[in-house]
Amino acid sequence: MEGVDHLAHERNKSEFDVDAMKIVWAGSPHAFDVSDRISKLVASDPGFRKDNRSTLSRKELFKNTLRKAAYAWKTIVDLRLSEEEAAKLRFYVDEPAFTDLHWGMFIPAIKGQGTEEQQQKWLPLAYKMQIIGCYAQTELGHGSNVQGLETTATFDSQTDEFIIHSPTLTSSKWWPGGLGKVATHAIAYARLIVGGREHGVHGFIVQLRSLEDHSPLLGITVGDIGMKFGNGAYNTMDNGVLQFDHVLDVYSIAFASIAVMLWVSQVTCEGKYKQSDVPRQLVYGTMVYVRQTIVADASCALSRAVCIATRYSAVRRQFGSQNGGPETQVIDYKTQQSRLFPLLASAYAFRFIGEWLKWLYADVTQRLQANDFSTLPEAHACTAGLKSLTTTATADGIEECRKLCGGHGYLCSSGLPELFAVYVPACTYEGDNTVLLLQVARFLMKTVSQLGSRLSSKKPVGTIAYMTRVEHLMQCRCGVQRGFAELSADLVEAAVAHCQLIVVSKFIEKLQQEIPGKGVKQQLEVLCNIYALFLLHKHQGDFLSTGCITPKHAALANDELRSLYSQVRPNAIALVDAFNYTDHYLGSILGCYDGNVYPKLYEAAWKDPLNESVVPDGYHLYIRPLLKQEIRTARL
Ligand SMILES: CCCCCCCC/C=C\C/C=C/C(=O)SCCNC(=O)CCNC(=O)[C@H](O)C(C)(C)COP(=O)(O)OP(=O)(O)OC[C@H]1O[C@@H](n2cnc3c(N)ncnc32)[C@H](O)[C@@H]1OP(=O)(O)O
Ligand SMILES: Cc1cc2nc3c(=O)[nH]c(=O)nc-3n(C[C@H](O)[C@H](O)[C@H](O)COP(=O)(O)OP(=O)(O)OC[C@H]3O[C@@H](n4cnc5c(N)ncnc54)[C@H](O)[C@@H]3O)c2cc1C
Repeated sequence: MEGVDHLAHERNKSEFDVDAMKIVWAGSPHAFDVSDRISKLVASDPGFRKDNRSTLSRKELFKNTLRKAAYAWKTIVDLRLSEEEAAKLRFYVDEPAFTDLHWGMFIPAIKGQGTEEQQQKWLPLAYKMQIIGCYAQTELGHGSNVQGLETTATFDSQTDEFIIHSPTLTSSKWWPGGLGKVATHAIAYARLIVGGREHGVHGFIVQLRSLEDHSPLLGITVGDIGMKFGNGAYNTMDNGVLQFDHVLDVYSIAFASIAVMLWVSQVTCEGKYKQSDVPRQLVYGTMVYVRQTIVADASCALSRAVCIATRYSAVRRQFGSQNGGPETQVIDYKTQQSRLFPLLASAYAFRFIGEWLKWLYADVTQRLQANDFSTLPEAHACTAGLKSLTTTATADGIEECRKLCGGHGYLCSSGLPELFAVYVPACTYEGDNTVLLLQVARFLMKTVSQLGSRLSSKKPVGTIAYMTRVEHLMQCRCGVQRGFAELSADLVEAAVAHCQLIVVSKFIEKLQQEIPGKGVKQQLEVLCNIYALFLLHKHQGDFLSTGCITPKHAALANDELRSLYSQVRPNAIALVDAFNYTDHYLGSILGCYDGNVYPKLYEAAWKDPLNESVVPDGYHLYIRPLLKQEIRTARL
């Protein structure tokens, strides 16, 4: 029945202040207020409906995305939303679109790497969306290997021009979001050539399309790369292909001292290349920025899937009826708990590691401005490793949540297939997860060689086992006289262990803070212990081989996990309510707040276009002749 809360009995079991936990999840009372207000604004506006995406063709889907993006921008302008509120609105509109790259990469790249004069010229235009930008780094032939990019930017001091060119098919830019049909400008990464000498990969602001009629400029060939994984999903995004045919990059010439897209290097009007004494890797700064945002995004995506699977697990009953009584809620099965509750704990763990990484990034950015590069290696290793760890765990976790919902999890109306299809490229974009773990492994090798065996003593006591595991895994590999390449698969495992150590230790540090609200800290302690003990159980071979735990410890840890699952059980619904997601944002009948699943599933089925007629289109052409033929055969 509509209006009845079918999960009220679950909510009444809660042993903590859910409203206080909502503040913890949001990060602060202010953040909660903005999220709550904007999510409800989006949910209540039919202009942002998204329940029809799976029935649209690619062109209809894309045009609808353009409509929504324009509608979102009009809403932002009409309501005079702040930058924070506008970002939240785009988040709750929940549709991959060119605006992600405009706001999420193009603007940050100019802010992070542009010179003062470039920022003064481009940021006002970008903030008003009078230009639309994309981040064009990856090429058909190279994505992971940035130093292998082939696009060239040749400075001709005779004519005072930069010529951007795609010398080969494989140098075609390929994948950049927003590039295919919308972006008017790109930050294009190219090999800088001055006076016949090459100076590595740098970023250039290049105009792609006319601001009058949107036609591609002379020398620019641009289009979409085609359908991607899933039906709706990321096909709302125009990931593009771009070729330069000796394009004059007029904008680099607009400035007295011709500045490539970086404050770390300059080409003067006399055609002299000036590399300042900063690490060349600062050219990768935008990727580092986005990787840290992706960690926070992982907690959002995983918490959405866990919210759906937890609410449905409380609604779904299967087997176990005693004397005609109700069947057992599947959330009460120990196997369901052992699959679901570690994911619930991971969602909270990733939330807090995302908060810490945001602090780390802000700190390293501040240091860079003072030419202090001391923490840059650790910031790179942390953003790379945690992006890899959290996106892999989240992609796997969303799929596990689909399976936790049985057959109905496979329906589009569950929200889980779309969530999975949109999320999984996060394991690839902003750096293939294995390639990024290799960077962490390289950092660990260097650290071990500099510090000896102890990687760091700066960890809370509760993580001694985790720290010993990393050191052991590194010693087993570093001690062996074989090259990095030969040991890379093993070193990647050590890199994962190192990142798990960071997540556990930051969760423990979070619990050492003042956390208001009845029972809130206690619930977080349970989730922290579940996260730590679940990983210890999953990787117990590593922990046993270090000798820092015995088989008896491993058995005790498993017993403790079961006890912890029992402690979470009465609070599970309240813990996912604390995410404060609207039904609109969740986009899931299985995860609807009131738990009134079956009537909604049944109603939704009849809305499918296939049910517009009781006799399907094609019956008379194909089925009837078949049936008639069978009947004739049957008479023989
Ligand atoms: C509104 C919010 C929305 C936000 C947007 C959401 C996401 C939108 C969805 C999709 C967008 C997707 C965009 C993209 O995918 S952009 C393209 C991403 N591409 C990559 O990530 C490429 C990955 N490859 C690399 O980063 C590099 O090629 C590399 C690091 C793998 C290798 O680089 P290379 O120059 O060859 O360096 P070395 O390995 O030789 O290392 C040299 C040295 O430099 C250090 N180092 C490497 N990278 C960095 C860095 N980023 N920062 C600092 N230091 C770095 C490395 O550690 C070595 O140090 P050393 O050992 O001391 O010498
Ligand atoms: C949805 C989506 C959106 C994207 N958006 C953008 C964008 O806006 N702008 C942009 O510039 N790019 C974008 N990209 C491209 C993305 O950044 C690259 O695909 C990503 O960096 C991976 O690079 P690759 O495709 O070359 O993978 P590859 O490196 O070719 O990976 C293939 C395999 O090789 C392995 N491998 C590669 N190198 C090594 C090594 N040294 N050691 C061991 N194994 C290795 C990888 O682990 C992987 O298993 C996007 C991609 C996707 C899927």
